[in-house]
Amino acid sequence: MTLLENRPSTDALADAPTSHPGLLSWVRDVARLTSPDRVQWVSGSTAEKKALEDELVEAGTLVRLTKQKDSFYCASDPEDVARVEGRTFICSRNERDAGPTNNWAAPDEMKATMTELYRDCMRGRTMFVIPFVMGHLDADQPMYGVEITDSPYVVLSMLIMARVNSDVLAKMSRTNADFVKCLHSVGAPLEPGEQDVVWPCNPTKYISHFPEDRTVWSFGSGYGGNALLGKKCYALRIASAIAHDEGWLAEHMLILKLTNPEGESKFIAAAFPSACGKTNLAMIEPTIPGWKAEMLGDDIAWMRFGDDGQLYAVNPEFGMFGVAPGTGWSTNPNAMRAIEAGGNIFTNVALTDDGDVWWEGMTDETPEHLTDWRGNDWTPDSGRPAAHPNSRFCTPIENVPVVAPEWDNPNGVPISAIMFGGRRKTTMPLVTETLDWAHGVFMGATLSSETTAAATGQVGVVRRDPMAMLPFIGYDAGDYFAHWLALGERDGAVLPKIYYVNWFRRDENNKFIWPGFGENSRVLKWIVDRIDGKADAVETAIGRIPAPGSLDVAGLDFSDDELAKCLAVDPAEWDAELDDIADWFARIGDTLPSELADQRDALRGRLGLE
Ligand SMILES: Nc1nc2c(ncn2[C@@H]2O[C@H](COP(=O)(O)OP(=O)(O)OP(=O)(O)O)[C@@H](O)[C@H]2O)c(=O)[nH]1
Ligand SMILES: O=C([O-])CC(=O)C(=O)O
Ligand SMILES: [Mn+2]
Repeated sequence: MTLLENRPSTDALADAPTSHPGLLSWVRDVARLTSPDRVQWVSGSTAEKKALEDELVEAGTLVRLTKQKDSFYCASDPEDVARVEGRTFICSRNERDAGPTNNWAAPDEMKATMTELYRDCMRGRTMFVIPFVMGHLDADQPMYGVEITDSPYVVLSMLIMARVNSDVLAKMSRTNADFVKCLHSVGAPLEPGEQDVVWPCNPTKYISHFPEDRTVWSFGSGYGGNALLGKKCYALRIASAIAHDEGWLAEHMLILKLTNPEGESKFIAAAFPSACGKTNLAMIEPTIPGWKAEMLGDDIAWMRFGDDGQLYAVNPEFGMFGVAPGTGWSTNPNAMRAIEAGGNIFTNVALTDDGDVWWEGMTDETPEHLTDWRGNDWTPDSGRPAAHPNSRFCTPIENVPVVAPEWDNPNGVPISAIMFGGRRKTTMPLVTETLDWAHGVFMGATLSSETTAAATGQVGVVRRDPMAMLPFIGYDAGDYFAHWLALGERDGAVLPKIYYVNWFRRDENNKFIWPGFGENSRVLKWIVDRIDGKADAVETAIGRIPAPGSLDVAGLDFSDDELAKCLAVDPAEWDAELDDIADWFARIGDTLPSELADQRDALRGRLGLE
C-alpha cells in the first residue's frame, strides 16, 4: 500500500508495479482529479484480499458468515439495488451511433459534467487500481481492462468476477497493451474525521460509456452492473462496439456443454434478458436419463469465427453474479453446491440468526426469524420479502461442480446452437426452431420479455429486448442487427442453428404451464437431436415446433392438453404481436435492415394476415 501523507498526488505512482506509460499517466491523472488519501495497486494476492475483508467487516459493510467458508453478507443502500438504465449513457461522438435505444450525451459534455463530479470525490478514501483481463490471458487477443475504484466492496467483487493477478499486469506491461479504462467512484468523499456509512453512494448516478475511446466512467452507485465495470459495461457495451468493428459478437449469453447418451458433446449459447433464467440453464441438472450438462458461462459470451468457419465462444468472466431468490436445492442444486464451496459475497439477501444467509425459494421451509435485507427483524408474517428480489450471490465459477473442462479454453468452444428466449405469459411457444440464420436474427431482434427487478423501474411490463441486449448494445440497434445479418453472409461460415424458447408461458390461472428448471433438459434434448437429424418437427407460421411425440415428456406429469398449450401458435396473439413488432421496427428507424422488415412481411403472409 502506498501512503500519500504529503501529497503531491503524482506520488500515486511511487510504488507502481508497472512501467506501462499509458496506465501510469491515466492513474496519475485520476489521482490528481479525485484526490484520494492513498493509492493501492491490486495484485490479487490472498493477503491483500484478507486485509480488505477484515477492513470491511470492521467497518460494518460486510458480515462474516459463521456457517459458510470465507463468505460475507452485505446490504446495500436501499436506493442502490439494481442497474440504472435511465442513468446509463452511450456517449458516441455522433448521436446517430448511439441509436434510438440508448441514452446519448455528447462525450465532451458528459466528460465535463462528470469531471466536476469526480473532482476530489475520493477524498478520505483509498483509490484502488485493479488490472484485469476478460477471458483468458493466453487468448490470441487478450482483452485487458483496468478499473479504478474507491470501493473496497467493488475490489472484492472484482476479485471473484474477473481474472485479477500479477501475471495480468506483467503481460499487459511487457506488451504495452491497450486496455479498457474503467473509472468508478461511489461519489461519497469523506471530510476529515467524518464517519463513513456502510454503503457509500450518491443520489446522482451516471454510467457512461465512450465507445470510441474504449472507456467507461461510472459515478454514484456501488451495485452490480453499475460498478463491477468488467461485466456489463466492458464485456457487453464496450465489447459489442469493438466486436462490431472487428467482426465478432459480444453477447448476453450463457454457454453450456451438452453430452447425449451416446457420449457426443455439443456447445450451445443462450440469450435471455436479466433475471430470465441464464444462470439456471447454465447450471442445469438434466432430468432425462443419460444426458449430461456442464457449464462454461452464465451471463456473457464472446464469439469469434475460427479457421473452420465455426463461431467459438468464450466466457470472459471468472465468477457469477447470480439472482438469489428462486435459487434452491430443488431448482438449481448446482448453484447451491457452488455456494457451499465458499468464497461468496451475498448482497441484499436476508441473514439468519445463526450467521447464514437465506432468500425466498432457497429452502422449502421458511425460517421463523431473519434479519431482512434492510436490517429489520423479519418473520413469515411480515408480509414482505426478506431478500430483495434482485439480491445476488457472487461466487467463483471454479466452485461450480459441473463446470466443463473446456470453460477455460483460451480461444473458446465451437457453438452448434444459439437460443433466444424471454419471459412471456402468452404468444411465444416453449420452443421454436427458426428457418434459417436471417429468420433467427429476426426472432432475436424482436425478442420480448416482461421486465424484472434486475433494473430499476416497473416490473412485469412486456418490452422488446433484442437478443436480450437492449440495455447492453453499445451502439445503434439497427447497425447491430445488420452486423448479425452480415455474419451470416460471411464466406465459409458454419453457422449455429437458432432457436427461440419460453419457459414462462402461463395458463388461465396465471400458473406457469411448463415445469422449467431441470425439465428444460427435455427442450435441450430436442434441440440437440434436431441438429443431429434425430427429432421431428412440424412447420408453423413462426417456425418449427416439436412434432407430436418428439418432445420427450416421459416421466413427467404433463397432459397432452398442457403440452399443446405450451406449443400453441395462436393467430390472434400473433396478430397483436406483429403490430407491436411494427412499432418496435419504427422505433429503430432508418438503420433497420430491410431484411428484417421483409422477415416481418413474410411472417404476416405465413400467418395469413393482411
Ligand atoms: N418458472 C421458471 N422460473 C425460472 C426458470 N429458470 C429460472 N427461473 C427463475 O428466474 C429468475 C432468474 O433466473 P436466473 O437464472 O438467475 O436469470 P439470469 O438470466 O441469469 O439473470 P441475470 O443474472 O440478471 O442476467 C430466478 O428467480 C429463477 O428461479 C424456469 O425454467 N422456470
Ligand atoms: O448487472 C447486474 O447488476 C446484474 C446482472 O447480471 C443483470 O442485470 O443482468
Ligand atoms: Mn445470471
